[in-house]
Amino acid sequence: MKLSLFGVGDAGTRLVDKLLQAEVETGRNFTDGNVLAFNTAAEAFGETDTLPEERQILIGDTHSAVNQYVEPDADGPDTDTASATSRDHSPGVAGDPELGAEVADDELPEIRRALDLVDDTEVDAAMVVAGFGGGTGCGVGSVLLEELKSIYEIPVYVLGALPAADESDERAHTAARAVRTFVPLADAVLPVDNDAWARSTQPLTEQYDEINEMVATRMLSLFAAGESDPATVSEMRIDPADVMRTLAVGGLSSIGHASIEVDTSDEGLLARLMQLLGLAEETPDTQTDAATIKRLVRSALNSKLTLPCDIESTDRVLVILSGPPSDISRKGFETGRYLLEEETGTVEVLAGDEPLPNASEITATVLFSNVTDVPRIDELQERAVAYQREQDADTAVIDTATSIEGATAVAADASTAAPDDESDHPFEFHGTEEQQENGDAHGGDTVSPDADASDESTATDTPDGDATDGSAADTSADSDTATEDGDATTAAATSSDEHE
Ligand SMILES: Nc1nc2c(ncn2[C@@H]2O[C@H](COP(=O)(O)OP(=O)(O)OP(=O)(O)O)[C@@H](O)[C@H]2O)c(=O)[nH]1
Repeated sequence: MKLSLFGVGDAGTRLVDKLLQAEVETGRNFTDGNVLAFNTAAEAFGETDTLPEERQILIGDTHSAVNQYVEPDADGPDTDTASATSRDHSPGVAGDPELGAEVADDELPEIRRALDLVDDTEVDAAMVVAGFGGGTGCGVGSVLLEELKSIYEIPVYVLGALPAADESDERAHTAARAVRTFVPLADAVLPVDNDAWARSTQPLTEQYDEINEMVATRMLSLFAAGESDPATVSEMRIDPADVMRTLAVGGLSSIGHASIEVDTSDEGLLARLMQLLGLAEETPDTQTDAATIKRLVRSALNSKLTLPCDIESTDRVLVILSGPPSDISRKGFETGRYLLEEETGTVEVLAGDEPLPNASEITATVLFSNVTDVPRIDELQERAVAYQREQDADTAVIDTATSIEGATAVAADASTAAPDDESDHPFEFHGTEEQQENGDAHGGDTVSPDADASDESTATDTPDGDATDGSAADTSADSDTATEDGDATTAAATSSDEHE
């Protein structure tokens, strides 16, 4: 399928650049150059290899609160005025998603002009790519996502990196809020768990390239699959509609991936050629072939997922087998599919192949859509809750010190904060009117109606509005308000309170 890509922030810029590189290296094209990257600091643009310069859009450079960090002069004192601010030497919005959203709001005309460079009539879907813990990724990303959703009829997905466990609580808090904001707005969210992919022996920043490459491989296997040479005949060829149908349930998705070498010896090639030409009957290897494909699909199931999760909690599954057509027998195909039905407990398993006649391996890529049992998201939310409590406590201490009725005033203000339904702040809790009426503010079916505690895993709010359920937006505002009312609209309003 054809996809337009919108990188946001440093992670988004690097990931989009890596995806473009992977297109060049593999000859598999799925963007047709429909890419853009937005950033509040120019640094990451300088690291790109493939992303064209005219597609790199710097925003916020005239905003007084945004640091455009200039490398200090080696011989003299640092005279960069921005670096004298309390916001450190960090460039751009320096981890502040409020500022990121503000900058994007202010620069919407510039963003819209840039969007004109992308031909949305030529693509099946759009994808925002960002680091969830980034001030730019989360803040600018949410405004951009909202904009794309309002102008496009095609699905808009989000792909993004979750911060690792050893990153700051602030990053975790921002990431939890990003999940909370992106899930109801996007048609599907595909997080990549940096923590699961990073080795503890090396700093995360030194592993970005490797992780991004892993992401690019999976993204291409999934989204570029239908774009291979149409001259190669395959009755099971993957259809873009299958990918979109799988993702249409919304929520969080995860990808598994595994490959095996195929027999490229002269004998093996000859046997395959004979089969292709119809000069050979089903070979005695056909059964082995089915068993091999089954093993391959099992390896993909057991592989490290982009977002580790319980695969039994998925709603829909898609498997794509890429490789030489003669090596992917129908029987093998069906065996793999049956295995997936068994292992995930869902009958919604779609399957297709990507014929690659010259490939030396067969690859199985499995997409698990709307997974709800995701320990990493639970963890992020717990950290976000703890961090928010700390922040709130600090604020209360300051207020008590500066005002006689300080603490009481804080509590009273917070508990009576009026929901602001009119605000269109991007951190608001959005959802379709229908979802709001149903008390389901999430895209797709990610909210369990029984509001069981285990539902926290999807970063979704529970309809009973329990403020202790760990959802990021609940932590960002007064819990009294959320508990009293508890519907999705109130959650939105309480979330936006924090940003005012
Ligand atoms: N996988 C991967 N993750 C990244 C990469 N760069 C950053 N991250 C992750 O994304 C998070 C956000 O970092 P940035 O992308 O630098 O932040 P930003 O969106 O540019 O926003 P600022 O906070 O303003 O710098 C980090 O905490 C990391 O977890 C990358 O190249 N690859």
